[in-house]
Amino acid sequence: MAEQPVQPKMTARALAVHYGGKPALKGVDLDVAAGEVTALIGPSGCGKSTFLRCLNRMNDTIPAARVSGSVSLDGEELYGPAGMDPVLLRARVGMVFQRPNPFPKSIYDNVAFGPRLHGLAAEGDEMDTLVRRSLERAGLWKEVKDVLDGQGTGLSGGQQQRLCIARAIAVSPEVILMDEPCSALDPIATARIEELIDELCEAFTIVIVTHSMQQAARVSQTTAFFHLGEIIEVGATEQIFTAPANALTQGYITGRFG
Ligand SMILES: Nc1ncnc2c1ncn2[C@@H]1O[C@H](COP(=O)(O)OP(=O)(O)OP(=O)(O)O)[C@@H](O)[C@H]1O
Repeated sequence: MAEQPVQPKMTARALAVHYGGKPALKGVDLDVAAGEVTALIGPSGCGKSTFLRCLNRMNDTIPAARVSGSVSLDGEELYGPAGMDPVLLRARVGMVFQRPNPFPKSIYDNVAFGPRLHGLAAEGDEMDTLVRRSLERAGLWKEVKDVLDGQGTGLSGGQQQRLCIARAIAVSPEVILMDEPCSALDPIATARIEELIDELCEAFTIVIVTHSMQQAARVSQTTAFFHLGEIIEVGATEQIFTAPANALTQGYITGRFG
């Protein structure tokens, strides 16, 4: 029997974004495969972050942004009259930002924040277990288990980013979006986050924006190359980096521009 095509976790079709009339994305199509890491690469200002933010309606928070076209999660439309509730959507499609941004709360309360908002666990043993499990999965438990009452903002940059990952994981999202998650980190903290991405993609679908082509090559299975608001090429990461089909992709990955 012929193999069934795998249903993509998320799809974007004719996705366009304008900021106050200025186009930032010009009708982009992309399928995000389930259980994989998809990397978005391309020169500064080409629309990578704008695209990423469309996947959990974070552009809704930017008054000048106008989104058209379609994005779906497991076939369910995010935008339009029958679109998804953004708060529920963001529990299913979590986000980790460029600069670690823990809340000015304790480490415990940072991780418990989402589960409390969505009523996912009762206070006490159940919440303790969820907080511990999330910190373990983010590779931070051992470092913080004795200081759970300490401020999240008191951790090192790399630890703060892992705390933000624990916070995202705590609500059991299906997809995690990462917008240059290592750009504020040193090489050791970066390596830890990359290892973590490798582990997390067993359970979550991940989409990562990165300026580092080495990072895209190390962590992703699929890479999409953006240029001036369009996707020029998308394919298996190995193919994109060894045998790109498009001359613009070739120019970018060989450092001729960008
Ligand atoms: N909040 C905003 N208001 C107005 N214009 C914006 C806003 N965010 C992005 N833009 C514009 O949209 C275009 C795409 O920006 P975006 O940040 O998505 O690109 P990027 O590829 O992620 O860039 P970088 O790699 O530098 O982060 C740029 O021209 C940018 O100036």
